[in-house]
Amino acid sequence: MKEQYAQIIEAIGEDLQRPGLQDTPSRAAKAMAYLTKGYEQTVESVVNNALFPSDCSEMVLVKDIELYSLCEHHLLPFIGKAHVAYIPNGKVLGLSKIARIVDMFARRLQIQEQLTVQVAETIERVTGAAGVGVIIEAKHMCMMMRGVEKQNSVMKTSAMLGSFRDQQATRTEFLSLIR
Ligand SMILES: Nc1nc2c(ncn2[C@@H]2O[C@H](COP(=O)(O)OP(=O)(O)OP(=O)(O)O)[C@@H](O)[C@H]2O)c(=O)[nH]1
Ligand SMILES: [Zn+2]
Repeated sequence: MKEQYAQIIEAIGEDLQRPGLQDTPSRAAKAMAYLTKGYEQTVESVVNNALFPSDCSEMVLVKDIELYSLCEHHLLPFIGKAHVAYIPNGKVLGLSKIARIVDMFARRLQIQEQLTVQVAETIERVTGAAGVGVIIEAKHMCMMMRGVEKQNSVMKTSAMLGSFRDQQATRTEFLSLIR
């Protein structure tokens, strides 16, 4: 990627030899590799078997998980937070793993809708939960810095699986807890 970033900088019309830019291609390549490191992770490596037997059948919620992703259309950041809840069904997931699952999918080229569904389906698959709810709210730099240039719009997406889809009371509890 270093070579390609050098080409981009030249295409912009900049002087690659000026001191401030000399190391930029390798820095930018390193940064991009970091921002997309989710491609090198798998659900299994991230969860690391941190699943614990439990007879808890009440809602578990982790809210305000900050996320940084890149939109797949412009490669510009979208930044926001995820709220993730599930109803355990025999086992609970290590708390940090919920945030790690969000990060793994966020650190890829994404659209917000797909990110939301991927997190929900993964929590459901890994835990066998009776229900999962995920809400993501984010601001997209491609809508702020360029294009339509709207500074205050926030995109909210949700994915509701199992009892979160079927039971109004569960969904209402989730929504009131994140408010
Ligand atoms: N649904 C969805 N759209 C997104 C997301 N991130 C960026 N986009 C949109 O992707 C669309 C791409 O539209 P195009 O018309 O192909 O590209 P563009 O000419 O750069 O569009 P503008 O942003 O309207 O200038 C834009 O409407 C973006 O706002 C996302 O996470 N979800
Ligand atoms: Zn975009």
